Amino acid sequence: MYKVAFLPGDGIGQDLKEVVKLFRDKIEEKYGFSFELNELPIGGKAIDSFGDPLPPDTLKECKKSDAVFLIAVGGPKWDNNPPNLRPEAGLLKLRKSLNVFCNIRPIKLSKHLTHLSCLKCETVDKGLDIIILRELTEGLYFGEPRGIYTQPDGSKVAINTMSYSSTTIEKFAKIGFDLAMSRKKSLTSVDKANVLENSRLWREVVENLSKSYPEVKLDHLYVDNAALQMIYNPNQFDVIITENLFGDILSDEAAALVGSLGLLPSASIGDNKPFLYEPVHGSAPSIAGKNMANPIATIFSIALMLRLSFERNDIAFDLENAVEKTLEMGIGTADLKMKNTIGTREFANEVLKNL
Ligand SMILES: NC(=O)c1ccc[n+]([C@@H]2O[C@H](COP(=O)([O-])OP(=O)(O)OC[C@H]3O[C@@H](n4cnc5c(N)ncnc54)[C@H](O)[C@@H]3O)[C@@H](O)[C@H]2O)c1
Ligand SMILES: CC(C)[C@H](C(=O)O)[C@@H](O)C(=O)O
Ligand SMILES: [Mg+2]
Repeated sequence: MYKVAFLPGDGIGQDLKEVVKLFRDKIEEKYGFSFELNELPIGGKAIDSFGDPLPPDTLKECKKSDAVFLIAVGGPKWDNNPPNLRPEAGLLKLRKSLNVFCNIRPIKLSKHLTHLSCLKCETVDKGLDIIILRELTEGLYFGEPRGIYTQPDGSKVAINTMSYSSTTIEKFAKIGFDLAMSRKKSLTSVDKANVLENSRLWREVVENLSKSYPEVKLDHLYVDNAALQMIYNPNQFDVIITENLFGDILSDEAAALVGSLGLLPSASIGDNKPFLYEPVHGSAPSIAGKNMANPIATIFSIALMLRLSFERNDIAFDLENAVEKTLEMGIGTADLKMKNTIGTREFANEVLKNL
C-alpha cells in the first residue's frame, strides 16, 4: 500500500484535513485503491508542540513516504517569531530537502464559474487553461547571505540574495519544454532580464535548451509585462516557466482569473520521489475553523497525487469530473458566490456523491 506523509498544518489546513480522509476512504471503497495517511506535525502547530516548524521526525517520515501531502501553514500567532521559528520556514525547508524544484500550478476556469472571474465574460467565455511552472528551490527564497544587519552608525540594512544555478534552471526548463510538447507547443519564459543577472542567465539557459525543441514556440516576457498580459489576455499563454518569487506572485494573480484561490492545486516534482502536493492557498486565518474553506484545491491536489505519484489517472479524472458536476448543480462554498452556498464538509460530501 502507498504511504502518504500527511501534513494538514494550520488554519484551514485543520478544516480540510477531514476532507482528505473522506476522499481516501471513498477511493478505497469505490476503486479498491488504498493509500495510508500518516499524519505528521508541521508549521505553527509543530512550533507549539516541538519548538520546530519542521521536526526531524516529520522530515524523516516524509523522505520515507511515497508522496507528501501538505495543506497549509502559517497564521498571525507566529508572525512575529524569529525567521527560523516561523511556520513558513518549515515549508521552505521541506521543499528544499525533498529537492522538488518544479512546482506545477494548473490554472483552469470551470465553465460553471465564469461569473466569478475578475475578467469580462467575453475574455473568458472560451475558457482558460494554462499551467504555471514555478521553480521552487532557489532564488530569493534560499540565496545566501541573508539577514538584517546593524551598520556602524546604528542604522539597519536587510539583505536577501537572489541566486540561480544553470543546472537547476536547465532541469526545470526541460520539464517546461516537455510539457509544452505534450500540449500546444507554446512556452513563455518569464524573467526580468532587463535588470537582473539571474534572469540573464535564466534566458541564456532557456534559449540554449530551446535548440533541442525546435517545434516549441518560445517567448520571453519581463515579469511586469507578464502580470499585465495575464489580465489583458490570459489565453495567449499555455505553459509558463518562471523563477520562484515571480511564480508565487503570478499564480495568486491567476487565481483571480479563475475566481478563487480556493480552486488551485499544485504538485512539486523533482528528480526523485517523493513528490509534494499542496493547494496553492495558505491557512486563510479569517475563515479558519468556520467550515467555510473551499475544498476544491485540496481535492484537485489529491487528483494530481493520484496522477503523478500513483499512476491512477483514471481516478484523478473521475475526481475532477465529480467537482465539475457538483459546480454544475449551482452549489459551492462562500467564495464561489453560487446560487446555494454550503459549508466545506457539505460541499465535499456533494462531490463524493458525484464520484
Ligand atoms: N502553502 C502554504 O502553506 C501557504 C501558502 C500561502 C500562504 N500561507 C500562509 O498563510 C497565512 C495567510 O496568508 P494569506 O492571507 O496571505 O494567504 P491565504 O492564501 O491564506 O488567503 C488569501 C485569501 O484567499 C482566501 N482563501 C484562501 N484559501 C481559501 C479557501 N480554500 N477557500 C476560500 N477562501 C480561501 C482567504 O480567505 C484570503 O482572503 C500566512 O501565514 C501565509 O504565510 C501558507
Ligand atoms: C507560505 C509561503 C512560504 C509560500 C511561498 O511563498 O512559496 C506560499 O505563498 C505558496 O505560494 O506556496
Ligand atoms: Mg503563494
